[in-house]
Amino acid sequence: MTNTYVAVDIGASSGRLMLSQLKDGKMSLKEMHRFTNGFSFKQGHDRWDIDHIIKEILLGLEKIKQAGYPDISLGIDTWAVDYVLVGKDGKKLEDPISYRDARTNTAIKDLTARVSKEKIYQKTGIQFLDFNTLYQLFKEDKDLLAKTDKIMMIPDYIGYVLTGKAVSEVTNASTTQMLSLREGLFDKNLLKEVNVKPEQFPKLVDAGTPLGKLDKSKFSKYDLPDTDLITVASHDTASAVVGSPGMGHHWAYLSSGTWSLIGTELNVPENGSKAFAENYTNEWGAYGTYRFLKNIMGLWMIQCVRREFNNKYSFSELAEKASTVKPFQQFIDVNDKRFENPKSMISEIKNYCRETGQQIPESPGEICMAIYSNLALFYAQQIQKLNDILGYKIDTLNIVGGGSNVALLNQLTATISGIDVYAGPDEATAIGNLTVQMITKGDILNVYLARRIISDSFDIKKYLPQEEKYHRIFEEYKEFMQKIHQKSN
Ligand SMILES: Nc1ncnc2c1ncn2[C@@H]1O[C@H](COP(=O)(O)OP(=O)(O)O)[C@@H](O)[C@H]1O
Ligand SMILES: C[C@H](O)[C@H](O)[C@@H](O)C(=O)COP(=O)(O)O
Ligand SMILES: [Mg+2]
Repeated sequence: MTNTYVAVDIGASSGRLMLSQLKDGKMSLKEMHRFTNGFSFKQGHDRWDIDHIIKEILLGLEKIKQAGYPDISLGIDTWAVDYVLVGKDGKKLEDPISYRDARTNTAIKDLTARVSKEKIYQKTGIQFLDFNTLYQLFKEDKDLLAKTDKIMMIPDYIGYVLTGKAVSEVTNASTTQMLSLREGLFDKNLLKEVNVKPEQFPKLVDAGTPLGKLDKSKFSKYDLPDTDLITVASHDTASAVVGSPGMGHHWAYLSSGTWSLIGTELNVPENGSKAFAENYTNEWGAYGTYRFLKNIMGLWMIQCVRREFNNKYSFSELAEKASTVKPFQQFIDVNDKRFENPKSMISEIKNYCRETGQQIPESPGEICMAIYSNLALFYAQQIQKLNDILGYKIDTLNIVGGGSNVALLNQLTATISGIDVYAGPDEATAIGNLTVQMITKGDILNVYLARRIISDSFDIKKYLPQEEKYHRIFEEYKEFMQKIHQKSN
């Protein structure tokens, strides 16, 4: 009997349940349910509606049962760093706060006044993002923390609600910036800095660990399949990396969704001085690997612009409009903090161009081309930084996630970076989630064979570098950014 696998992949903008079966060396993929995700301002903070997310998952599972799949394997992956505080009665104390909430705006400065950045990076190898769990807990309500029995990362919490079993899966636990590279445990001194006791985190488990059965008696109003949960690479980006086809010799990935995560897969962490200076991270990957990567603002910027046009245009219409505009008309540091959660992304982009004496984009096409152009420039610069830090040349970039659907961005990236770009699968995160389940159940031997199956099973397009003339523009961009950063330091 063919095993049926379901991935629950919840990104910052959307959640989806994807069903797969393995037949004749090919992975099928069927979207069974999709829902929008997002945060809203409640009780003084930007918060996720975790009960809505769980309800949508149950609705999706009911659709799967009614579609004739009575018995499935299930894995859950979501965005990183955020957590749910669970009380002694086993129930959440409040809705989880989003990483884009303002509470951590000064947290790195405040905490690193007590523990140096160098020490934290030497211990953890994790990039400094002000919303890492370490800083969220540092700013957490002390009374709430005192009432907390367990601190569960988002996917672990969802698995706990469905099965009653609580774990801390390591790929997502590493994004807390509290896991020590040496011992592979939550670092006691960093926990102390944020008033957390070691036992407040559930036990650490590797990706691929069976979790338990969905307790259907808790959800009797739903007609659910018999469901065996497996703890997959529960940080969605870790699943995206597993689901990357890995085209090329020294290949890099770009998980392109709400965020763009660019990097490569290492077997040993790289937390030396160059990596520290460039704020690269060593998030843990599946199967003992490390995700040596950097967070880039990503298509969040496009999502904000689309919302500000009252969702009048689809994402593909916005990309279409952008393609009618000349590229590289402005140089914008897409990773400037001002773009992290602005009231108006369009105003912030225009103000940036005004303040730096550049042509101001006006139309939807001009604004989106300014974003796409500068994402491509930022990606290309990061490829060069990866080459410098790692000491070898990245020869291929695998773009996966929703952003791999943007042919314009794929081509701009290939042209500016000067390396081959393979684009797809767009649902690599779900595919990586499914892959870990299939390896755990013995349907696939290992991730290397899985990547061969993935490249055989899904549409992957190739983009070649073109138009040498843009190389001068890339040099001008790097000079421009150097001047801007010198001015701000
Ligand atoms: N057909 C398309 N044309 C243009 N952009 C697209 C298309 N499909 C997806 N995208 C882009 O991909 C993004 C969503 O990527 P996805 O990986 O689903 O995000 P997440 O997992 O963060 O929710 C959208 O915000 C949009 O910018
Ligand atoms: C805050 C984290 O860096 C963020 O969650 C990122 O790692 C991530 O998970 C991106 O996933 P999306 O699918 O939301 O882009
Ligand atoms: Mg995603």
